[in-house]
Amino acid sequence: MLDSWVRSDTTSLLHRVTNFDDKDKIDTEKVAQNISEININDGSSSSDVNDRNSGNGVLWKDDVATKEEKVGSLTFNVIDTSKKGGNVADKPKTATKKAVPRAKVPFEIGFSPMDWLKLTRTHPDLAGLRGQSNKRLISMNEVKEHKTGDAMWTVLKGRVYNISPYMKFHPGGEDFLMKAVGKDCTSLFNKYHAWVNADALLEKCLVGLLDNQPAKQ
Ligand code: HEM
Repeated sequence: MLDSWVRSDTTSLLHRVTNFDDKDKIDTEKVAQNISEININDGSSSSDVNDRNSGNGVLWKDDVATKEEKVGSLTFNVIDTSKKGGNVADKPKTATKKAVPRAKVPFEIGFSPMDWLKLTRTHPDLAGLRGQSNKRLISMNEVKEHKTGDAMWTVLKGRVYNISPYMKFHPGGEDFLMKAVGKDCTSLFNKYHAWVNADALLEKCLVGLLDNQPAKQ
């Protein structure tokens, strides 16, 4: 009894497995047929292969060989980037801006930013105040009178500085800094390096504050 039950159950199980296999087989065929009809489209036009060589839609266009490959029923284009340079990372020719060469000049020995820092800490009177207050209001006319020797003044953001001691330390060179002498250099300063902290760099060169009041008659 038990033996016949086991046999009949095994037969039914086998039957189900066979049926499952058959069904599965049919599905596989269907799927394979469906896949063969799938066209992989990457968004380019129908002249896709030619377009790649003409550069449309790709970042790099020269020296790229495209080959159509088939795997089963799928077709796709293989881009061979190994022709020139070899490294894919070298390939893309994007419209990056060419870096503008910086106009920094080499420092003379003894005129590095470090040397400037030392000088500002040790020199007793870089501004040339000779005991005067550096909170004094200074007119633009007085600034214009200080253009030579060890008293070359400039106005930067409302403050009057003696930039004579800084001349040889200026990373942009003396010629550029000379353009600031005797005038308000704020816009020039911002044009070249708005990020520079002149307040700190020239702290010891402060002569006074620009008097914005119109001159008295
Ligand atoms: C008056 C106070 C000024 C101070 C304290 C000052 C300070 C500096 C500093 C610290 C740098 C180096 C910047 C960096 O490495 O990023 C620099 C570079 C330079 N400065 Fe000045 N500067 C002054 C005025 C000017 C003026 C008025 C001009 C132009 C007329 C100028 C033109 C330049 C140039 C062309 C460079 C090189 C730019 C570069 O690194 O690409 N500077 N300056």
